[in-house]
Amino acid sequence: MAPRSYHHQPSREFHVVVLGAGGVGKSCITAQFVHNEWIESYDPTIEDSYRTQVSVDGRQVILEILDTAGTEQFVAMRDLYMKSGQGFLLVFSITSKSSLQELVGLREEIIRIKDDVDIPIVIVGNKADLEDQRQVDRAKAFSVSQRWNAPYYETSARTRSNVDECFTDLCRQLLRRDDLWARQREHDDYYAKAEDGHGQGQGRRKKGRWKSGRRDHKCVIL
Ligand SMILES: Nc1nc2c(ncn2[C@@H]2O[C@H](COP(=O)(O)OP(=O)(O)OP(=O)(O)O)[C@@H](O)[C@H]2O)c(=O)[nH]1
Repeated sequence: MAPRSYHHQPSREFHVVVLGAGGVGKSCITAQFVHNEWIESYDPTIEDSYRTQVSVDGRQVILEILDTAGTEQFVAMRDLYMKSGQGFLLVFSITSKSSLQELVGLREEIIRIKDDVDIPIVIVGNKADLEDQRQVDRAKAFSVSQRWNAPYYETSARTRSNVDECFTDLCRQLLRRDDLWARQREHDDYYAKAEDGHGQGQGRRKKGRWKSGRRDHKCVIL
């Protein structure tokens, strides 16, 4: 007989949006993560979505990944992407200072649209295999990561380095947040029942919501 403590945890489903300037490697990172394939050619994206299942710390997670357009002509759709996203991969190329700069506006827009400063974000410095063309120091990227309280990964879609890690980190943030909300709901239900029932718990109800706490500052390189 299965032990009484055994609980089957259902899969969680999350919407993840990959954002960043044109040509930084958003499609290549996503294609490596979902299909294990490397794309050499550059074909600007309009919008591609992928669905994949991953296991994170023994929990099944279904990810709906939206690979967005970096080029100006398609940016009108960004508000819609941002509304639907629960977690964001903000990608720049280590070979382009301006691509890091572009993330500043994107992050501000996400926070404004989601009305949430703690929205799960991972900052990704891609093309780490092109070290000889590096324009963004690791220290600079890490200071941005600390300021935004979001982890930083240097990836190479070409070599597949750190590709799984940046998606896994985002999943962990999303799971942690989901767990906190579930506990908050249980907590609220418990006190609501106590108050409705026998008057128990009166005056004991806590007003504060669970805080997600600060994320670990993390900087992962090749
Ligand atoms: N050396 C190297 N090249 C890369 C890497 N990632 C992407 N590229 C190349 O950069 C070009 C652009 O990659 P995409 O993935 O299409 O870029 P994107 O960010 O999706 O571009 P948009 O669709 O215009 O937003 C392609 O020619 C890729 O082969 C990488 O990690 N290393």
